[in-house]
This record gives sequence, C-alpha cells and structure tokens, in this order.
Amino acid sequence: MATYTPMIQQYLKIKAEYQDAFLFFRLGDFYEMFFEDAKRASAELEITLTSRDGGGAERIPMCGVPYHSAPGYIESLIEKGYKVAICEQTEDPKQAKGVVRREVVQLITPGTVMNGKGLQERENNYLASVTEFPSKFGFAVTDLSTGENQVTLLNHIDDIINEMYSLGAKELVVHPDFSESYIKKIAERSRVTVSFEIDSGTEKFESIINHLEDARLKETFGRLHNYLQKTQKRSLDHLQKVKVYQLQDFMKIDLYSKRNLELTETIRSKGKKGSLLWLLDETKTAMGARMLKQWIDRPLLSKNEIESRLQMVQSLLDHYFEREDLRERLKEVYDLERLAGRVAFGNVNARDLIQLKKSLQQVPAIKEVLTSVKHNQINEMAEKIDPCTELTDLLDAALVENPPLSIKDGNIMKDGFHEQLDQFRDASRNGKSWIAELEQQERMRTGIKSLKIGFNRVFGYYIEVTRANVHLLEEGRYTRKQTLTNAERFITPELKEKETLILEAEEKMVDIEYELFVKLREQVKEFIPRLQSLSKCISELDVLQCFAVISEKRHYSKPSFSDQELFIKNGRHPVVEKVMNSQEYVPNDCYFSNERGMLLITGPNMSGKSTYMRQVALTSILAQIGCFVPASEAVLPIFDQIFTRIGAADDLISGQSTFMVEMLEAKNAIVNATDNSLILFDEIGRGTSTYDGMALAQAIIEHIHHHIGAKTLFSTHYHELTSLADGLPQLQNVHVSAIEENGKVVFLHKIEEGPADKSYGIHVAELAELPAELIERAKEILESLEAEQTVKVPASVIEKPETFKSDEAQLSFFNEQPAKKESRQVPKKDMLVLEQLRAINLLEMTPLDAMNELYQIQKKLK
Ligand SMILES: Nc1ncnc2c1ncn2[C@@H]1O[C@H](COP(=O)(O)OP(=O)(O)OP(=O)(O)O)[C@@H](O)[C@H]1O
Repeated sequence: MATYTPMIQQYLKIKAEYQDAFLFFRLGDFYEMFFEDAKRASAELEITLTSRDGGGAERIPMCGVPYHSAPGYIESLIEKGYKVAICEQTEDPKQAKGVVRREVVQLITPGTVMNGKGLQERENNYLASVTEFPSKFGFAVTDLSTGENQVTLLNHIDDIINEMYSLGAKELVVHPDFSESYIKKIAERSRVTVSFEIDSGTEKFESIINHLEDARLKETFGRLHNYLQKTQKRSLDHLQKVKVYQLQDFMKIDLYSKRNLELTETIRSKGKKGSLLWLLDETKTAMGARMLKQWIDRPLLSKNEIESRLQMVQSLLDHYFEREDLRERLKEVYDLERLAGRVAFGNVNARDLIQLKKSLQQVPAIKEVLTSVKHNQINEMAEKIDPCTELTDLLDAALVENPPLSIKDGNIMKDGFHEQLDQFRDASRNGKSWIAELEQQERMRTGIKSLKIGFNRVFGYYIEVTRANVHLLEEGRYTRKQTLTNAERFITPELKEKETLILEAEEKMVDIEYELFVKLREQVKEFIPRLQSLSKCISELDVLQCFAVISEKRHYSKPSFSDQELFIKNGRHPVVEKVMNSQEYVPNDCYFSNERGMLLITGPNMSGKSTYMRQVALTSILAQIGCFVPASEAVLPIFDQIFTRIGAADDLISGQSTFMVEMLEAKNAIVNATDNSLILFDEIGRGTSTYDGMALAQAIIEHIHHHIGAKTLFSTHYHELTSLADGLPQLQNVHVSAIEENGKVVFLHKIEEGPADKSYGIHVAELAELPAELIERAKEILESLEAEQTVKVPASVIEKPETFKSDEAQLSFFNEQPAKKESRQVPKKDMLVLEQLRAINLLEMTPLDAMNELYQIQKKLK
C-alpha cells in the first residue's frame, strides 16, 4: 500500500469499508472506479476499461463515468441488485493541503433507492430485515420513499419467503451470523440483495417504536433502522410510527397460490398485465395504486371490516356524479406520500412544492363531496381528512406558479412575500429599464440605429456597435471590452455604475431566494406527519372509488357472508372475462354447503376446469378485500386460507421436479388447511405414473374429506375417481360440458352435475393443429388401447347370481374361469370396481348381502 500514490491509498481505505458496493470515487467531473470494481463495472455497464499509474508495480485497472450521466449508470447497477457507494470530494480542491478530502455521502442499494427506474411510481419499494429468536423470527419492513414501517413475528422461514415475495422486497438486512441456509432459501424464491448489520440499538429513534411492547420487535426494527442511518447519512424524520401486524389477521395465501392465481403478476410474463391487480387498477393516484396492491396481498378476515369497505363501495357506486367529481379531483393529486419523504431528505424543488400546493387545493373539495354523500362511514372518512390549509396558503403566498427547476435560476418566490427581496427586485427591474433608456440615449448621441446594449455572464453589460460604425463613437467616452468579427463591444462609466447596482441586486436576490426556499422547505417539513395521514385517507378513498368503478363497469355484485354455505350465481373469472369478449364468457354457478363440501370436476381438456376453480378463489379474494364480485349473486364463507395446486410449476432452481413441487404444494395444503379453508387441486397426481397418481389423488380426496373438511375443488382426468362420490357423502361430481359436432369437439364451458364421459384429448391436439397423420395415428393407438384395456368378467358376475347354496358354491362361483362360461369385455378403466370385487370377502357375508354387493358392482359395470 505504501507504494501507491496518496490518492489511491485514500481510495483503498474508503473501499475497505464498502467491500460489497461499487465505489463511485469522485475525481473532478468524473466518478472513477479502480481495481476489481473497474473490471466488473466495465463489463456490467459496457464502458471502456482503461488503466492508470497508481504508484504500484503495475498499472491499476480503471473505468469511469461523467458525473452528470452517473444517475443512469447507478440505476442500472441497482436494477441488477448491486449497491453503489457515492464518494464525493468534501473540501474545495483549492483549499486542500495534499489529497482532497473525500467521504462516502450515500450508499444506494436496491432497498433504499429514492429515484429512477429502481423506484416504480405505483409500487412500494421495501427494505426488509429478519432476526432469528428462539422459535420465532422478527420481520420488519420499511419503504424509505414513503416512510412506512411494519414489523411482526413469524413462525416459519416459509412465512418470511411469502412475505418477501408479496411485498416485493428487494433487499434483506440480517445479522452477520444469520443462517446461511435461510438466506439461500429466501434468495431462491425472490431476487434479493443481502446486507449485514450488527447494531440493533434503538436509542436514536425511540419516538417511532416506543409503543412496541415486545423487545423482539424492537430489536428487529432496530437493525433495519441502524442500517438505514448508516447508509443514508441524512435525516430520516419522515419515518412513521412502526405498525405491528399479524399474519393471522389476514387471509393466508402462500407464495405458490399467489402465483397460481396470478394476483399481482402473471405466471408466464411475471408482469402485472393479465393479473388481478391489472384488472382492478382504476386508481387515479400512485398512492392509491400502491394501497390497492397491499389490499390484494392481504385480504381481510374480519367480517366487520370487510362489510365496512363493501358498504363504502356501494355508496360510491350509488353516487355517480359525486364519484366522477372525486375521480377528476384525485387525478390532480400528486404523490403526497413520496413527496413527504423527499421533503424529509431535503431534495424537493420548487416545482414539487407547486405540485404539492395544487394537490392540496383539491382536498377541501374532496372533503366537501364526501360530506355530501349520505353515508356514515364516508362522512367519517371526510372528517378524518385534514386539508392542511395553512400549508396551501403558505405555498401559495411564497411560490410563483411556474418556478424554474433550479433555485439558482431565481424568480421562485412571489412578489410581496419578502420585503427585502422585493427591494432588490425593484432595483434590478429599475436598472433594466434604465438600461433600455440608456440604449435609446446612446443611439441618439451616436446616431447609430443598430447600437444595442447587451449582457453576458463573462463580460457583463456592454454597448455593441458594428465595425463600420465604430468611427461614429465619441473618443475617450467608450472603453473597448471585446472584439467580435463584425462588431466591437464597449463600456462607459455610466453603464459600469448601473451594472454594479443591477448585478449586486441580482446576486442578493439569488441569495435571499435560496435562504427563503430552504426555510420554506423546513416549514413544509413540519407538515410531514399531517401529509402522511392525509395521503392514507386519499389512498383509501382512491382504492374504494376504484372498486366502485370496476363493479359498475363489469357488472359485479355485492357479496354477503355465511358460515354455512358458498353460493355463487353466474360467476365469472374476472380476468378471463375481461380479456375475452365478456359476451362470450359462459357464467357458472358454484354451490357448497356443510353437507356438500367437495367438488370433483371432470371434463375435457380445455373445457374450463382450471378457469372455473380459479374463479371461485378469485371471487372469495375480491370479496375479502372489500370489492364486489364477478357474479350476479354471491354468498360466501370468510376463508382463512386459500391453497392451490394448479399447473406445472417446475422449481429447477431449488432442484425440485414438477412432481415434487406438486407433492410439496399438496402437503402444504393438507398440513395447514382448516375447515374454513378453500383448496383448489387441479389434476393432482398427473405428474407421475397413472396408477401412482390415481392412488395418491384418491387418498388425498379421502384425507380432505375425512380429516380436514375444507371446501375443495378437485379437477381430474382420472374418470375412475368419479365413483368415489358413492362412498364419500361430501363429494359431488360435476363436469364441464362439451359436445361433438361433425367429429369436432365444441366446448360449452358450462358446469353440470355428474361426471364427464370423455376426455377429448385428441380433439384438443387436433385443435392445436398437430400434423393430421399424427392425429390419425393417435386415434388408431387409442382404439387399440381401448380394445386391449378390457378384461373378461364372468357372466355370473354380470348377471345377478341366484343365491349361494353353500360356501363351496360361492367359492366355485368366484373362482370360475371366464373362458368356461359366457363372459363380457369390461373396460379396464372399471378396474377399480373389479378390485373392489376382489376385495370383498364373500365368505364372511350372508348370501343376501353378498348378492346385494355384487348387484351394486354389476350396476357400476353397466
Ligand atoms: N366459462 C368460460 N367461458 C368461456 N370461455 C372459457 C370459460 N372457461 C374457460 N374458457 C376458455 O377455455 C380455455 C381453457 O380453460 P382451462 O384452462 O380452464 O381448461 P381446463 O379444462 O383446465 O384444461 P386442461 O384440462 O387442458 O388443463 C381458457 O383459456 C378460456 O379461454
């Protein structure tokens, strides 16, 4: 190290403290990176890698970006999950003795980014933290951009994985000793940057956590907060009182089910388009959009809270004109929540404050409209709205309507706001009109019509005359200042005197405006808590109006709740219905009761089994977030959990096969579901061999039936399973209908009672336009398989036996060789029935019972 130049030594010293970040080291107008950072950054950012002499034996790898274009490069690194430490020169190079002092002024990380692509306008940006305690995990999250903080205790690492996924947290802060295997598990499910923090002391921010009674919550949040303090190195005054939440207060939907149901992103594109969030998002503000996502992630369990939201939606639905008025006004409301964060950080500009003023100007009218709606809860909401009128008045008095972007450009403050500023402004304005007069006088004096007085930053004021007219100037009066190609510029003592006055006034104006603006920002800071509670009211209102709009536009109806049954009349899948022409969507009913808790759904491929199952789950979720539902009528239980096993979800990252994932998801449901839960199992068992799959499917159905009692929709292509309904009273067969017309299958998408008769797999392959000869071959194979798949059953089994005269007679009946007597071909798919036949120990039955048993079997075989 000793051989390196002092600047490189300084670099290495600072870099040692920021090992896991790219160090953007300010050198004049550039941020430079050296050594390994330079090699990696040049590859990640596609910038040229060079080298420089640093005093050591070898040249040092180096790359850099101009400081004015640095934000774009920083954004790309953050987007890729990296961290960037910004190291600035913190003393004037001219004053420096030796190497200029440099310090890291901010560490930008995926969870703390405050602008650019890393911070989506309509999404929260959460930074999370986990601390392990005996048998519990403390889990805390902060959205630095809005100041929102939450903390809870979780039981299992899977809960953390779920929360990280739902919240979309991009960064996780843990103690350096936190289990590596847990970190690995969390990182497998969602892309996350891991950061370490030892300190969990809470002395510095008692005010936002002193209401937390559990020391574990304090410690967990403490670690997060200390990390923020160290990385941000600026005021965190906007952080709100930490909210404690409990998972058990919300409907639990595990990570797989959230994905399967496409609540906030689709399975294929992982984007919002096509998800439930996309369908619902009629919010007018960014704050509302963020709250909508939070609501979708956490459907409620409290009937009162759900009813309260639904009633407000109903009321907004009934008041069309008021609602439209509200929507118009909400459109004008800026992101108050994030603005409050930027105010705390001291980086709002005058234009932001004008936006704030314009937003606040909408609030009294919003309040008034809400008061005029005849509905208690809406009126209560109106009462809670604090329009912060003093702030609106202050901003209105202080700022001009269209201020420039930078304070240094001046003319931000309104005339009349500050006496001294007005005086200097007068001096500057008078000076300018005097200059215009002087220009006239000089033209008269010299007779040069084209003479003009101008100004530039380097030479100040000047009198400009063309070369050809210079001889007309009175000698001794004009001092030459600058020579141009065709003109000369001069100054006179009078002009100099006015210039001094004007420039002095302008300089003072800029200084005063700057001071006034900083003071104004400080005054706005005082309003942060009020702005934050206002933004909560506005966001909530925005989501409720969005539900009302959707319900009206899509003809949804208000659900009611019952612990006895589920009844959905004319239910639709909200997203499929939107995507396809809603006229074409075939609505379906669904009915569950305490006596009929499970549906076994059969039907051809592509007939709509999965869609039907999903629509039941989505309807329940919509109801429990307080939105109307896509049905003409809906009576629903309040589900505590929803479990799904839909589609083939390989999990190659964690080395699990499709079938293993299928079984893990099934296990998750079986272990955790209660009789208040909803289970959707789509073709369980299809990931393995037919008999294994079928056996598992049957065992799962029986287990849910006997031991859980959760409302269950189970779709299958194993037609053999439909006979289970005979022995399981809760289980009902339904099928999605299809008909064959001219050899082609027509899907009716209608749910009907009873099992389906055919699978139409080959017809679907035909629809998918597989080569014709391949389809023909498949049909041939199917026919021969069907022929092979029959067994001969003795006629005596088929025909009702007379009676058994003796045990020997019964034995001989049962041992009879099919070939010896008349027999019948029975499809192998009825093998289950035959297996039942074999299982019956006729010897232990009375002849009459045995006869009945056989008669039942005979009926099934027919
Ligand atoms: N009720 C409906 N009305 C109109 N179209 C529907 C309806 N339900 C489903 N569909 C259409 O049918 C397509 C197939 O539906 P879905 O995936 O639910 O079938 P499936 O029976 O589960 O098929 P598979 O057994 O092959 O998985 C959907 O993409 C949709 O376009």
